[in-house]
Order: sequence, then C-alpha cells, then structure tokens
Amino acid sequence: MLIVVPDLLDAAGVAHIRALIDAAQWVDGNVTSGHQSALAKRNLQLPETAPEARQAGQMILDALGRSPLFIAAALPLKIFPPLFNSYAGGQAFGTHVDNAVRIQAGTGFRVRSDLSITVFLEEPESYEGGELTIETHFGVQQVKLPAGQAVLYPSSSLHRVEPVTQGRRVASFFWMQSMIRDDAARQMLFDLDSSIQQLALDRGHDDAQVIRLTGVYHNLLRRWADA
Ligand SMILES: O=C(O)CCC(=O)C(=O)O
Ligand SMILES: [Fe+2]
Repeated sequence: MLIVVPDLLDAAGVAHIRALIDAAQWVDGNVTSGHQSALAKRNLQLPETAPEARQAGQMILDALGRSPLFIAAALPLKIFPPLFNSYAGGQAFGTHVDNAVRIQAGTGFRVRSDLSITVFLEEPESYEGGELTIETHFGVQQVKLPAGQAVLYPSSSLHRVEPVTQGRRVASFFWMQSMIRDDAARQMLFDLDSSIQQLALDRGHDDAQVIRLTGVYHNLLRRWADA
C-alpha cells in the first residue's frame, strides 16, 4: 500500500519543526545506513540523539496520533523516533530496501520495519528533483508532496531519492512496526474500515449491518493483530 496523508502538519507546524531542525548540527547521513545503502547514500541527517530531532520528532508523532487516516492505514504498534534528512547540490539516495530491524541508539528500542514514512518539510516548487521513487507491484510511483504531507509505503519496496539538482529538500523519515505485519492483510482491513465508515455516514452508526460489519472488522483484527 502507498498512502498519502495530506494534512499531517499545518503551515505553523512545519514552520516550527523547520525552525528547530534548521538551527541544529547536521552530519553525514551514512550514520543510519546499512552496508549496502551506505554505498548509495549521499545526504545530511540530524543525529538520532540530537535534542532538536527529539523535539521535532515528538511533534510529528503527536500529529500522526491525531490523524485517523494514518491510524487506520498503518495500524501502528511501534514507531521509530523520526529522523530528519536534507538533500542538496546533486545529493541522492540510490535504490535500496530499508533494513528489516531498526534498533534505537542508547535505548535498544527495536522496531521491525513494516512501513516507511516520509514527511515532506519543504515546498516542492523550491527544489528540483528529490522525488521519492517507489517500485510497487503496479509500476513505479514518484512522490513529491507539499510541505506537511506524508507518504506511507511498505519498507520491503525498492525505493530511492532522486538527485536534488537545485534548492534543498528537507524531510523527516522513519519506520514503523504495524499490528498487521502482512501488507495485503493490512490493505484489506483498511478497505473494510473505510467502507464501514462510509456506510455509517450513509445509514447511521446504529444500523444493524454497520454494527455487524464493525464486529467483523474487530474480529479480524483480533485474529491477526500483534498487540
Ligand atoms: O527521504 C526520503 O524520502 C526517504 C529516505 C530513505 O529512503 C531512507 O533514508 O531510507
Ligand atoms: Fe529508505
């Protein structure tokens, strides 16, 4: 599944996060890479332990927690603390798959990466290139979203960041473990949930069919979920 969360952060939220991270000390992005991706990666990142990254990351986690679309699509169990990257002057990240397991420096907090997310923090008109290119079962998708919007995609998919040839691309990127490990199962639950929400609007929340389908949704979740 590839899902866009269009209204994750408002303009004030983006500005606040940018003020925090723009003032911080950026380092070579290879600090978070596995061996294969280190070869392909040229960018800057904020260190995981930077206080600015922690604070801006918490703002992003709070925004995710307030997004019904994100919750329904991701069914998150554990979320890795958000990281921040910056690409300029031809920097890029070649085709790769994200590491399967992420371990947080210092705490040892472990997350299996089922879903990856990019939160765009720069307006697309202000830089050239920098598309997040994702190879899906239905072909190649290129994603370049307005600041404050996010895209969610399976961590198992091959993806890359195209070279940024003008301006600067700033984003937050991180991984999460879903209660539903299997992408197809998670997609079915999301489709079912979306249809139930629409039916409830059309027929009322106390409609007998809506109540029964809501039961089916929760009973499937009970069967399949890690919690
Ligand atoms: O910045 C992005 O959109 C994604 C970065 C990425 O793929 C990674 O750091 O693994
Ligand atoms: Fe990646």
